[in-house]
Amino acid sequence: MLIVDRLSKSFQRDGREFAAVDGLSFRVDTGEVYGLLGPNGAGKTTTLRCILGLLDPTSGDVLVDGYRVSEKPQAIKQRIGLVSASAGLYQWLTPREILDYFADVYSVPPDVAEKRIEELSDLLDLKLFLNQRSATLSTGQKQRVNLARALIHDPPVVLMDEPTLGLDVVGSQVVFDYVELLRTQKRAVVVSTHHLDEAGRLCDRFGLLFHGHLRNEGTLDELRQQTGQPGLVEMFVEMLRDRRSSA
Ligand SMILES: Nc1ncnc2c1ncn2[C@@H]1O[C@H](COP(=O)(O)OP(=O)(O)OP(=O)(O)O)[C@@H](O)[C@H]1O
Repeated sequence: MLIVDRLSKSFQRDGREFAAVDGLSFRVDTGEVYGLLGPNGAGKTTTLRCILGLLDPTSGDVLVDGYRVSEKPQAIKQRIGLVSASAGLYQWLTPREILDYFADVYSVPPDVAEKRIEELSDLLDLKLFLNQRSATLSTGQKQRVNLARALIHDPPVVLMDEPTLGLDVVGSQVVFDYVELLRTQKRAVVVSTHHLDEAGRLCDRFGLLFHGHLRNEGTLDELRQQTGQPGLVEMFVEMLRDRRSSA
């Protein structure tokens, strides 16, 4: 389970401090897929970086399975898998070598790693190119290796940042099936994306992030009741209209 507890992160801008994330709280239970959605600059990436322990929060904390990022950042890293559109592969390594390498980084014992690579290769259809240099793989094949890599240490929490960026319909479907798998495996999943239709399909609950805090949170039905808008697109249009009128 993931808990983001009154998280704030400030940066300096034009000699003044401004809060990119401002008292943000949400929780994602096991087997739940949570959509962290918001317009450009809302604070999504900053939030994900704080969860991963790559940025120190100005205040607040992140808890994964009871471990606090402020106290046990390494324990948190061990318990989170990251799928990012921008994650590259080591071009000169094969998918098997990459998976072996990350298993080692996460201290997965070699025999367990071997078994997991077999399982993940079956699940994500990697077998045909497992021993081929990554430079020769298609975008969809690379993404499948990235999806496998995120699970090599069997993390209870998975963060997905624009997971279908640049993928075709077939590649995107692989990601959708993967999220379904994560749900049945009872992992807590956070999806951050600009593709609202995709988010609507994938996520059980949503947090609409605006100026670093949640403007609305809930299931799609709850959001409809809160905002009076029929869909996520309309909710976003309304948020952006407010941003323009407050600018
Ligand atoms: N290291 C930094 N130094 C200063 N400002 C930063 C830094 N990182 C992010 N920001 C600012 O914080 C705000 C939130 O940025 P963030 O990247 O978290 O938003 P986002 O919701 O991920 O946006 P996008 O959808 O465009 O990726 C923005 O105004 C951004 O310019």
